[in-house]
Amino acid sequence: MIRFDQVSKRYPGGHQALSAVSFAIRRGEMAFLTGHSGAGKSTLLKLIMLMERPTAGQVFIGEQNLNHLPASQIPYLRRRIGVVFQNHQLLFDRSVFENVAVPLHISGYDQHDIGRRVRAALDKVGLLNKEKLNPIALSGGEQQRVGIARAIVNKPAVILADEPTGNLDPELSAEIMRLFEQFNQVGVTMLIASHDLRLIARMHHRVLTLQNGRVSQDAQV
Ligand SMILES: Nc1ncnc2c1ncn2[C@@H]1O[C@H](COP(=O)(O)OP(=O)(O)OP(=O)(O)O)[C@@H](O)[C@H]1O
Repeated sequence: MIRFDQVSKRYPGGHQALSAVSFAIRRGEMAFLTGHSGAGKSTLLKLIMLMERPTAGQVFIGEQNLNHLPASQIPYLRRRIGVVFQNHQLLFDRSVFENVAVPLHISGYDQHDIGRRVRAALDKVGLLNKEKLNPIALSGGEQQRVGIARAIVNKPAVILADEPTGNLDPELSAEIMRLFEQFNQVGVTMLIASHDLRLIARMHHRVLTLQNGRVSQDAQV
């Protein structure tokens, strides 16, 4: 589903963030990406989202070689990929409902479909009764679940998460991971960047470790 073939990324200014990275994640697999700060985790996720381009090598999503994807197709690719960030990037001048609806407005859904899909997503993360609130009125864990509802509202085939539990205590972090496992159990391919090694070890999934921009370990824990 996601395949890196000898991928390198050098940022303008000369920093080599990734060097000849190769791996493949099967459709429906759940994997973690870990490594020290600056190891290249965010860069790797940005290459999948086409927020960055590799300087060498090739990234595939399904059969699609992203090097050959025309710019006009990028919005369609992004619709197939849900992204969860550590700081969840919510809009604090809108309700929970409106925050989750943002990707659907962009995709051009009508009002009826938007209502149905937003409520289905909020139901999955256990926030159906909070749709009218402003996210500022929610706890950190609830805010993160709003971000997750927004990431799944388009029913993506792939979810990428970049330090999704970075600001949360261990109990809430475990809760978020259980949610990710539920999505994975219905077939969503999951790639989660985290440096919380204790949490990762408890999950018993595949772990890809980056060290200075290279895959130093690829193991099932
Ligand atoms: N836009 C950029 N321009 C120049 N250098 C960058 C850019 N983004 C990242 N880097 C550098 O590339 C390297 C990898 O960064 P990246 O953010 O991918 O690491 P990371 O593993 O996600 O780190 P962290 O856990 O601290 O977020 C770092 O040395 C970083 O300073």
